[in-house]
Amino acid sequence: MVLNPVISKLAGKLVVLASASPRRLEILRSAGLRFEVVPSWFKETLDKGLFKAPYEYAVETAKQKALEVARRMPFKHLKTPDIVIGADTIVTVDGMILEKPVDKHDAYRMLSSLSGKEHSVFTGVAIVLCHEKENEEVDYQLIDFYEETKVKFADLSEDMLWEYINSGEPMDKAGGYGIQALGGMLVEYVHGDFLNVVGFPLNHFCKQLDLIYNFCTSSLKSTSSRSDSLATSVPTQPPSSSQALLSHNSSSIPRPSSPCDSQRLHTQITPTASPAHKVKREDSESESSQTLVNSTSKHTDNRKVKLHDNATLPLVTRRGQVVEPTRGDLERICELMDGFKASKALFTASKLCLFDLLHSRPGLDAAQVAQEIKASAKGTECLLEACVSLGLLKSTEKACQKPVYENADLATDFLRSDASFSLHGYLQHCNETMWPLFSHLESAVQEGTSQREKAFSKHMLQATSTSSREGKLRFMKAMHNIAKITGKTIATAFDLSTYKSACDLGGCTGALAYEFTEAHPGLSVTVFDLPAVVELNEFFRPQHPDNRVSFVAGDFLKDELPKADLYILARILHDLPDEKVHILLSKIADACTAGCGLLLSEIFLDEDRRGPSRGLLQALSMSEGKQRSATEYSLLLKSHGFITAHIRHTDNLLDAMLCIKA
Ligand SMILES: O=c1[nH]cc([C@@H]2O[C@H](COP(=O)(O)OP(=O)(O)OP(=O)(O)O)[C@@H](O)[C@H]2O)c(=O)[nH]1
Repeated sequence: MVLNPVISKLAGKLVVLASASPRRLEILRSAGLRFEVVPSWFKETLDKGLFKAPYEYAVETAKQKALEVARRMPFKHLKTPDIVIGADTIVTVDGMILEKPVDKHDAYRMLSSLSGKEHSVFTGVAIVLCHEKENEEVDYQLIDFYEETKVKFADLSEDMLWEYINSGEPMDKAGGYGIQALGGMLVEYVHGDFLNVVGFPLNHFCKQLDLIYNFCTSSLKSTSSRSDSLATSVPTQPPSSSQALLSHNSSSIPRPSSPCDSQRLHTQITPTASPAHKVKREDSESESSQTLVNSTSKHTDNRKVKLHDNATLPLVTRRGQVVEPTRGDLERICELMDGFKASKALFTASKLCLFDLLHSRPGLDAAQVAQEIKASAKGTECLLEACVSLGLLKSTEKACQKPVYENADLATDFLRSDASFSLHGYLQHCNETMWPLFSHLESAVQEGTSQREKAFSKHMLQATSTSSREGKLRFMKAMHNIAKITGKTIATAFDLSTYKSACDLGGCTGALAYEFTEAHPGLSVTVFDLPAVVELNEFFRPQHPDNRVSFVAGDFLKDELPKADLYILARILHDLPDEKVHILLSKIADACTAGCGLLLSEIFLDEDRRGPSRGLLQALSMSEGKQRSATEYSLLLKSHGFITAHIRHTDNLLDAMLCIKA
């Protein structure tokens, strides 16, 4: 069943949604459209000041998102889509453009600016039509438009605002609210297309498709058959007199476009050699397949068309009904099957310091990288290409030259060993310790015990064990990385102004303690950890250490705990067997007087234990401890006299809970 007959015009075409938004996927899927999802890597950083009107900004962003995917697919996915759809939703109020909030305070800023007022929601949409030419180049033709919906918010009290923000809903939504869910409660009225607010103006989109396929078909044909690669004329009449017809060179820097009507048609003819063909022809997997492809390149094309049509997928029986799995289903399965390869590629690149190298020397080609990391040319090339496909690196190919490589933002932010939020140490821990453990998962599950002894030879056991200096340092680096990334979120999760002294039990390098003193000017923090850990702390001392952080050596299961009015337990309990959990909590309870606090930070499992996967997968390492939900932690702490005051599910790697000694 399709909502609009025009959607059926796309049957048999490779339609790609260049968006990671689950709402857009759902809207288009519910309309009966068959498509693949390839999220865009375009960063939403256009200079808003350059646009005359806010919707121009949304349209340009949508355009760049779609074009990035249209250009990437022939190279990275080895197939050229027929149509790529990109969208961008923004909220405008009092002359400001609101996108997705970056944190809770940003969400507060946005929602309070919307309180009691009418605002506009604009979604810019870009449809890129790709035409493969016989000479293996690709022409792109662009149609874009926008839709405006007016929304009025009720007056929002501070309590309502914060309750809504703490629900976590605002974070991935333009303007900080989701009208389709809890955010609907904030809304007094909506004038215009509701789905436009949710992220995709379906009605306007269908009208555009209608225009494209019933109005412009002849122009599309003539465009795609043109041989001059930079033609700028548009061989069609505009769909309406209000439409501006523009030519646009795809290689130009994003720029404010001319007065933006609510729909526009561009001819954008940008030749790109399609490597999909080249790769198919050079495929040397077997002589016979090569011959087949070479000698019947026409068949290859037919096969491709068939592949785009879901009818070629195997049928499955679900609850007694024979159905076609979606391409998304298959992609998800492949992603899971290949997940281990992606992890190991990441660990290897990190271990070989590839991201450090390309940070200090961007623009190296594969041979130069191979020389620097002292690896084989073939292996390095494969690793570089795999990292590009995973979004960790970017490659640029200039005519007749070898591709050169640089870090993608993800690598710059998290994979360099000297990045502020580096995960380099944690990745080494995963590679050296978790990987061997998880390769014995079958026996771990069968026996229900840790597989350390099987996974590591005697020598390795020594090196990976925290009893060796090397193993200890690696583990400390891993914990340091996680503490740096999560520290600020945990330290600012609660109002701690009534506490003057805190003790971070098992606080390792002190990274978390420094975040606490930075966030709370009246607080001093003692880090309590094993003597061998405290001894190695010099490797992690910050450049300007805060003298409100001090280190005390001791064993929290045996020794007397330092006095404090707030105890911090971050990533400790999940790893301890029950008897040790009870010893530790009893010792903390004994050290506390009424009113003292206990701040616990862990991954909190969902109450129905269906997620998050990170917590549930972690449990498979079969350490002696266990993963718990917030309620389970609350009950555990209650049995030691602590009453839960606040729980925070954060967007970060760890959640937090503040309990008070009764
Ligand atoms: O009421 C609602 N308003 C908005 C949304 C969702 O908000 C985001 C808007 O962000 P953007 O357009 O930048 O799209 P992304 O999610 O980043 O995905 P892309 O990969 O396409 O950039 C969008 O997801 C809306 O659905 C909402 O849910 N309700």
